[in-house]
Amino acid sequence: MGKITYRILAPAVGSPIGQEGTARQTTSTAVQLNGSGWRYMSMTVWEWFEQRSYHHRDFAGLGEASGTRAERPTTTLIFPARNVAGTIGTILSIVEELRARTGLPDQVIVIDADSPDGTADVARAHGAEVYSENELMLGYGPAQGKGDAMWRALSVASGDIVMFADADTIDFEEHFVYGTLGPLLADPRLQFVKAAYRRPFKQGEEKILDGGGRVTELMAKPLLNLFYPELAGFVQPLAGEFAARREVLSSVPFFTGYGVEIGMLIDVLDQVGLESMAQVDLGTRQNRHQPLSSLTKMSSVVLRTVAAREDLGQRLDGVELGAGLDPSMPGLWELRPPDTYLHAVATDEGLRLDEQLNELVERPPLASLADGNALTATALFAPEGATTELLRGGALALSHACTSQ
Ligand SMILES: O=c1ccn([C@@H]2O[C@H](COP(=O)(O)OP(=O)(O)O[C@H]3O[C@H](CO)[C@@H](O)[C@H](O)[C@H]3O)[C@@H](O)[C@H]2O)c(=O)[nH]1
Ligand SMILES: O=C(O)[C@H](O)COP(=O)(O)O
Repeated sequence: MGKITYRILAPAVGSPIGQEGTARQTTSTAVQLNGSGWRYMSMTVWEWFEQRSYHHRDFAGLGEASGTRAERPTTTLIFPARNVAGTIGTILSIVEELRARTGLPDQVIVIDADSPDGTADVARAHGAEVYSENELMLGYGPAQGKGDAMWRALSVASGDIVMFADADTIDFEEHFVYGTLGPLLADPRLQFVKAAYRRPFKQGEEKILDGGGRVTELMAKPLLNLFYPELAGFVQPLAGEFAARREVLSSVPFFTGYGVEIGMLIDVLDQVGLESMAQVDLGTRQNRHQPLSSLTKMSSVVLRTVAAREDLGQRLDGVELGAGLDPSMPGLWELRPPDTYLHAVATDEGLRLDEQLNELVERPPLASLADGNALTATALFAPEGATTELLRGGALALSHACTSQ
């Protein structure tokens, strides 16, 4: 196991855009690859993490009733919903309270997967605009999962800014809404905002504080570290809670199922650049857990979504070989220095980005060490008390050492 180093940044306090970053000094300028080649990014992941991480408290003013509302872009909140009759009512009541008090969001849509548990009726009873996912964009046939439902719902969204949120959240609060919309309402230069939060794992009465987000931790984050290190600062890259300007959402493809979030993150990065993206700390979120047998499929979809991006091979080359085109240009490997793993986490003290040394060491086949080098190899397996002399010398010593285990 490699030595682990932690770099702890200040809790997210919502530094305004443009403020001079106090992140660590970097010697390189990060570069980003897109369809047309290399281009420079104006900030590193560390700088991004520090300058584009907000806290929902920064936007608490949006949740306060105000007689004279400032002129602002209109907003739509969309809930993809499949069998969420148990949670959608409470969530919509909370949203309605916020809306009655502040006018935010202007439009609330529930896009229902023809759920047999009566989700649509509950949503209608709570005043939402409800559509069946199968009645929109009819020319595309029956809807094919969450991403497809979101794409179809976008076609009836009227807001200048569109937010999506999962409808199975057990501890939904109104700051989920104004917190996620806040950065986009506050700064016209931002184009895309993703939620960040701690994720408890709850089974019956038992709760493991940061045990949730299994696909996120075991698939999405390692995958992004390798192929899209620019995105390694996102604490919850798969979060269903995110918002963007409608033009941005209309200019990227949507994967139909559970690939939608990671696909969008990559495509939005390509479209608007990291500097126009942000994340916001919403505290904690408890979702309804799926069994491992479903999550292994979700993981496979996440993997295939990333693999579907055209420049993946180039990116791997970029990671391994540095910039291919111009030797004087820094490569992607400088964004993700070899042998490090960038791990973004949410804590009670704020969001944190850790850099961990994660060496990949490969030993040669023992059989290839059958002569002079055998001393080193066999010493690893030396029986207690064995002398170096006993083990010295080629294949005989090697076989002795192996069987002595
Ligand atoms: O075919 C579907 C499946 C889900 N949902 C709804 O989508 C939301 C999230 O789905 P869920 O199955 O609870 O996802 P998670 O297991 O929590 O998966 C996480 O990771 C996924 C992959 O990135 C994201 O799509 C999710 O938003 C994110 O919460 C919920 O409101 C569901 O009701 C649909 O509308 N249609
Ligand atoms: O985002 C994820 O990783 C999946 O939704 C799984 O979450 P869970 O481990 O909390 O069920």
